[in-house]
Amino acid sequence: MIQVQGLSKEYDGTRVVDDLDFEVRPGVVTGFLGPNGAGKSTTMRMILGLERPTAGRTLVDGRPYAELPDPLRRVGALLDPQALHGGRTARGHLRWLAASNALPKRRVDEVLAQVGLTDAADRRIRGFSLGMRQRLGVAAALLGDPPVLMLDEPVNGLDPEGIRWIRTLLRGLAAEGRSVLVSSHLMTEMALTADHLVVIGRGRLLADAATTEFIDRHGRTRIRVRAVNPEKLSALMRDSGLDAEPVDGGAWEVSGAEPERLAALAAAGGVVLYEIAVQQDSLEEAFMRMTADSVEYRAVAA
Ligand SMILES: Nc1ncnc2c1ncn2[C@@H]1O[C@H](COP(=O)(O)OP(=O)(O)OP(=O)(O)O)[C@@H](O)[C@H]1O
Repeated sequence: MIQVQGLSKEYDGTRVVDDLDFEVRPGVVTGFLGPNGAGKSTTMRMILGLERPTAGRTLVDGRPYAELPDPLRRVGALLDPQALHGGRTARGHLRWLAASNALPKRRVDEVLAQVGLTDAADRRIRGFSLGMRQRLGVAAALLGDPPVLMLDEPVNGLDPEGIRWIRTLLRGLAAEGRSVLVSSHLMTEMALTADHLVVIGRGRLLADAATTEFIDRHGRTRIRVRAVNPEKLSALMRDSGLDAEPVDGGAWEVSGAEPERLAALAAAGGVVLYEIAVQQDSLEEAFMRMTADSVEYRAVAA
């Protein structure tokens, strides 16, 4: 379990993390979302004791990171995959980590296999692609078999097979009862991976909710409907005060009505429907709507 309590961070008087409170619970994957510059990496660095908070604190299994007896056995982290010693081999890097943290040497080959790097184990890291570095970073995070995992943008640089692999791995680790915090900008991926979301914007907590609840609350639900006679359907909906918008192929999108009401209305008016479907916004759409006011860097149309 990770606990973030009243956490704030200022750089030169600018507050980049602002009074954050949240928990990362065991048994679920918690997605950490926010626009660029929202303060996700800074928060993760504070959890790992790499930055000192201006106020508040972070706890891993009830203790500040600096007080954990065997940190690599308590929390595994992937922060910056580029921050690796290029002259070492993958196996050499992991052996050095294992030795300096008193972890059993056999773990090195176990995690290399787990991340699919066995064949590249004796190659120098400087020749690794970004995706291979990500895999090596994940291997390092898993080395101490920790109950808590924290990964900053782990799918960055991975191909579709790699992305799917990370998803399966993280969900499996959570199913084993571990606490998993993962940040990503890939919303479709987060919707598939994370059970729970912590969303921040400009350093402040915007949402802390189950993924499905977040989409329900911040996304829109519309009904897509098509009729044999679209004009007649349109007139019926207009007379009933329904908010309907024409879309492609003679279909209409209706907000603020249940499918039952719409179907009953059409039946009563003698209109035959051949398509009626409830459409829910994706996580990406829900996220864009909710963070619209918190986006710091945005392209502006010329
Ligand atoms: N060492 C530092 N000194 C000064 N400002 C910093 C420092 N580290 C981060 N910041 C600033 O803090 C803010 C939050 O940055 P952070 O990297 O935590 O955001 P993020 O949510 O991880 O963003 P991204 O999604 O782009 O990775 C940014 O405005 C950044 O410029």
